[in-house]
Amino acid sequence: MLTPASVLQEMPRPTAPAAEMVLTVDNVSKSFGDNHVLRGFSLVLHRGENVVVLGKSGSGKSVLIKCIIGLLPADAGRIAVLGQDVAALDHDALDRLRAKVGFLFQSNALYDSMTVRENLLFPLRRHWLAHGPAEEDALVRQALDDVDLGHTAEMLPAELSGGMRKRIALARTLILRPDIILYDEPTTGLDPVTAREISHLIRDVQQKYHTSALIISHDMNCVRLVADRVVLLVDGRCYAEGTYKELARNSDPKVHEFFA
Ligand SMILES: Nc1ncnc2c1ncn2[C@@H]1O[C@H](COP(=O)(O)OP(=O)(O)OP(=O)(O)O)[C@@H](O)[C@H]1O
Repeated sequence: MLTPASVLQEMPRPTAPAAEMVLTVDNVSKSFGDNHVLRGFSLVLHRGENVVVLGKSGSGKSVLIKCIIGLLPADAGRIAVLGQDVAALDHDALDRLRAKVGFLFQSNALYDSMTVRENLLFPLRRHWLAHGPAEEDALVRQALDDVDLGHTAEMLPAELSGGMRKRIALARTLILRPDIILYDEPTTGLDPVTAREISHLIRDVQQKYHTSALIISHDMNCVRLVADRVVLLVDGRCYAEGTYKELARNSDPKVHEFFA
């Protein structure tokens, strides 16, 4: 029997399930002597979401990322990655967690003496994630196809352009099928056209693999293209957050100066 429309209107509507939180930074502080870099900073990243952390040079963005991946201990507060409290993990547990968190370094951190293929095999073998040469081949091929560089497997990093090296570094991150990718200034040093291509690639990866990403960037074009949400790090705290459009309309001088 059909439910009358008048009854339907009175029934509570099912609410959309809240997206899973894959990263929470809760009230984190970090100082170096008298230099109080993070002062109760908080942030949440949901599954499938791209969040950009925007902050001036020296505001603590890299320190934040290092605290997230356990390279630096936070002085106070709590960081949970994929439900695990980073401060409570021993070396092995932290290593296993890092296999699920891809990190794209500003420098790309490729091994110059290794071919592209060897660079991609390195994290696979380190984390014992491939079983035999056939599976390794398939994973390398897929990762290179994901970044449109299928023909570069036997080349050396020095033979590639800056944009291609960035793509290979991303392929090396993707090969581990991370749940979260941390991007450190992904477009720095690239020309505007290549920078835009990398920004689109970050979006493509998000859509294809439903990965979550925390992205540090000064490049406002990149921020506009990749961010579902932007978090502004000022004076060690989350000063403002919202979509790019929301923040771009914000007249607060400390927000506005990023968009001027
Ligand atoms: N290991 C460390 N020991 C002492 N001070 C540090 C250390 N790492 C970072 N700092 C200090 O923390 C502050 C924030 O540095 P951080 O590298 O996080 O800035 P940033 O926002 O990433 O800057 P940029 O955009 O220029 O890369 C700086 O004053 C820096 O000198």
